[in-house]
Amino acid sequence: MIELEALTKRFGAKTAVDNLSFQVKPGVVTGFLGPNGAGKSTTMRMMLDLDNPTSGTVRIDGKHYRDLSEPLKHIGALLDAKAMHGGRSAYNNLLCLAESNRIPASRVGEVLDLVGLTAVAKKKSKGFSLGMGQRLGIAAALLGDPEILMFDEPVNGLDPEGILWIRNLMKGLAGEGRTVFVSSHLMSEMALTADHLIVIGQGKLLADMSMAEFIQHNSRSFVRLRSPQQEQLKDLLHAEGIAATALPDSGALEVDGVASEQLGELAARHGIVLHELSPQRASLEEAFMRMTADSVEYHAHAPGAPAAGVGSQARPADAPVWGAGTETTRKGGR
Ligand SMILES: Nc1ncnc2c1ncn2[C@@H]1O[C@H](COP(=O)(O)OP(=O)(O)OP(=O)(O)O)[C@@H](O)[C@H]1O
Repeated sequence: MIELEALTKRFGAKTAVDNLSFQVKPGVVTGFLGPNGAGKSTTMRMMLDLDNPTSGTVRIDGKHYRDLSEPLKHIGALLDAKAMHGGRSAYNNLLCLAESNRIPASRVGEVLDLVGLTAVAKKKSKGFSLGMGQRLGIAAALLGDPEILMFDEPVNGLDPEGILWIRNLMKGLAGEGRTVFVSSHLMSEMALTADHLIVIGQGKLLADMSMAEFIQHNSRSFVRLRSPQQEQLKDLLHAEGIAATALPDSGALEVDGVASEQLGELAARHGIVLHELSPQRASLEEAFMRMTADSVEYHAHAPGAPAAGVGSQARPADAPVWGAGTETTRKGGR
């Protein structure tokens, strides 16, 4: 278990992490989300005692990181995959780490096998691709067989097979009862991996809830209806006092706040044929953008679109796009 209590970090006038309190519990994958510059990396660095908090505390299994006698056996982390010594082989990088943490050398072969790097164990890690580097960083995190694992953007540079592998690895580790804390910009990936979410914006806690609750609380749900008798359907809904929005392009109607079963039965009672009756729920990405619209620090703009100021209500069309290939405009910066 990781526990944060009123954790705050200031860099000069900039408050990167602002009074954060939450717990990361065992047995589930907890996703850590926030727009660029929200304070995720700073928070993770403080969890590992790599940065000193300005105030507040972090406890790992009830203790401060620096009071853990053999930290790698409690918490393993992938923060920066390039942190390895490039002139050393994958095997030797892990062996040095094992020796300095009183971990048996036999564990090195085990973790190399686990991450699929056995065939390149003797190769210098500076020749590794981004994906191989990520795997080596994950091997280092797993070395001490810790109960808590923390991954900062673990799927960076991984191919689809690698992404599936890390997703299953994280779920498997949580399934064994470990605490798994993972940050990612890839919302679709997070939606498939995380059970619980911690969302921050401008250093502050925005949400601490299950994935299902997060999507339910932050997204619009509605029912889409299509019928060859659209005018009759519209009249019927109107007569029943049900508000419907007509979509000009598709000829579909959207209805908020009425269950699809009720709509289907109503249409059937009046002999109206339906070609579509589908409950719709926004994706994690839409829910996330809706929630963090006010706390996005770095905005992307469509060519020719007017720049939206910080704190403006971003709609999907002008909201920042998440994931690879996004051009962002940094406001401020480190
Ligand atoms: N060493 C530092 N000195 C000054 N400012 C810093 C430092 N490290 C981080 N910051 C600032 O603190 C804020 C939080 O940064 P941080 O890297 O923790 O965010 P993040 O959520 O991890 O962002 P990203 O998703 O872009 O990696 C940013 O405004 C950043 O510019």
